[in-house]
Amino acid sequence: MPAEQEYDVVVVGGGAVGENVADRASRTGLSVALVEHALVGGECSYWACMPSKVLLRAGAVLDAAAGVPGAAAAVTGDVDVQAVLARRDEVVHGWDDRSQVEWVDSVGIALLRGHARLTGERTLVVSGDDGETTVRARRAVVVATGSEPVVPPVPGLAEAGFWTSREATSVRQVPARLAVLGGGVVGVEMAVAFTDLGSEVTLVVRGDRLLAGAEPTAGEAVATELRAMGVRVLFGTQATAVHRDDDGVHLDLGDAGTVDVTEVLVATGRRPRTGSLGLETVGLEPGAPLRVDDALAVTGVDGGWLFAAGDVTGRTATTHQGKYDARVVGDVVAARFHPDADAADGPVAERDAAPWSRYRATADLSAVPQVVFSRPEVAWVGRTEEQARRDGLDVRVLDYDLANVAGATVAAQDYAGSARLVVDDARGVVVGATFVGPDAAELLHAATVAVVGEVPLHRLWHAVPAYPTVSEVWLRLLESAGL
Ligand SMILES: Cc1cc2nc3c(=O)[nH]c(=O)nc-3n(C[C@H](O)[C@H](O)[C@H](O)COP(=O)(O)OP(=O)(O)OC[C@H]3O[C@@H](n4cnc5c(N)ncnc54)[C@H](O)[C@@H]3O)c2cc1C
Ligand SMILES: NC(=O)c1ccc[n+]([C@@H]2O[C@H](COP(=O)([O-])OP(=O)(O)OC[C@H]3O[C@@H](n4cnc5c(N)ncnc54)[C@H](O)[C@@H]3O)[C@@H](O)[C@H]2O)c1
Repeated sequence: MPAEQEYDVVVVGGGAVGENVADRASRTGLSVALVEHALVGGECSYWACMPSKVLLRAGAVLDAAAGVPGAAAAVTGDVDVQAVLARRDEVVHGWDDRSQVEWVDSVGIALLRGHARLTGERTLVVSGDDGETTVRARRAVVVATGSEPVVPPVPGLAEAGFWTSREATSVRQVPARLAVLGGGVVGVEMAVAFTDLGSEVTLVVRGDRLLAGAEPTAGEAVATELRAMGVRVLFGTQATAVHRDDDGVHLDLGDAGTVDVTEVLVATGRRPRTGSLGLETVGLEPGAPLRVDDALAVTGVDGGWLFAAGDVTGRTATTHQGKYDARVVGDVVAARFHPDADAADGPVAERDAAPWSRYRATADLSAVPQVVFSRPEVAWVGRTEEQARRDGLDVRVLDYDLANVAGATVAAQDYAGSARLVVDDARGVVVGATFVGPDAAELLHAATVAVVGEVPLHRLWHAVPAYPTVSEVWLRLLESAGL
């Protein structure tokens, strides 16, 4: 690499979010560099979404078949572990990013391999195998460096050695016994996956429920199913000490006694990856999230040149929502800084300001969808009842047992699941929805459309769900609202 380079826009971090920012910004002809110090594609492609979902898929399919008379008898064995791991290897391309790099090259984005750190306004140093390069951004820098696991300071844990989600999703040797610390999304998904793969799993949960961001009933349904699968779920419990010897890892759980396992997975949350980014050179705090406004501009920095998107902001924590923010920031950067932008489309500043314009990530505020690929699957969007009330909304909750719709009868013999709508009574619109049950994820997008569109219930009444599908629950929910 030449010792100095200059681009219109420099994107730091080539995960799903950084790739989308770079793509969007470069489409209008701005020159864009993407800096990545590991694999282009980031966490989601190689150690998070994709491998974790592959590890979960075989067990989910077997479970679905087991619920259908006529198919159940054909399920004569357990998950084929080696075949699952081989499929995982295929999906992560053997942790080789060649195909993603080919795409970056094909759309004309310059890929700079190395670790980027800011050294001042619009200036970075990229340290790679070839040495250090100074990279200047004529217009904007967008940070999309993702997040890293938080490891609790449990005495002995560091010395004993532990897994994070990276070791779990890249597993080669399935442990006979696995302890999972944390009852959030990673903890729950990995408890299911490793049980399917043959581990004896103990889930250690500090609080009194699973999936604390979801409706409480969703966490309860998952806890019940996990226990039915054989997972030991311990609430109100924390590891107080850990040590490893020749027999494995031993966790002291205080009043809950001890647990002896082969490996321990730490799934106690993530924090924005901003520790070694040179943030202090632009007046920001290293290690803290990069706080942004709705146009994804970093607050606390003058000059309007620094943007951020994805996990690094603490504003989004999923790939889909991070990519949404990436599309917004890519469009904002292209609109603000493209030489022809003002002439072609009128004053950019005016276009920017409206909520729900393509230059504002308004959905982050009240319409974020989340799916947990556990058993049962849990999917929600917008506010839970508790969040809505905390926000001062006068809400009504509509609940329906999914087992009572005709589609559920067809789907499985003992179909179990639930649906909840949180309705803002003052406006007559849905502000939140939660579905729990087989393939709940596929019910979610209709709810997301209703929440984003603020579609009044009396109008939703005219959106007729097909018979016999599980989505007929929409009809039942609206009937229970008095329509
Ligand atoms: C186990 C697990 C499962 C998940 N499953 C799902 C799921 O099913 N669906 C979903 O939507 N979300 C899921 N998520 C969340 C999802 O993985 C993240 O939200 C997403 O990866 C965030 O993307 P990002 O681009 O912001 O960050 P990352 O994917 O972390 O990308 C950041 C990139 O920046 C690079 N980088 C960092 N610092 C520098 C630097 N200074 N210089 C150069 N490069 C740098 C990193 O190497 C990395 O490639 C899961 C997370 C985990 C942990
Ligand atoms: N399907 C998906 O979309 C998906 C899947 C996996 C992860 N993710 C994302 O990745 C992020 C990280 O997931 P996660 O499960 O690690 O975080 P999380 O925030 O969902 O859950 C962490 C859990 O650990 C607990 N905890 C925190 N500190 C603890 C301690 N010291 N001791 C014991 N328990 C402690 C918390 O109370 C919480 O229940 C999430 O934001 C999630 O949205 C998404």
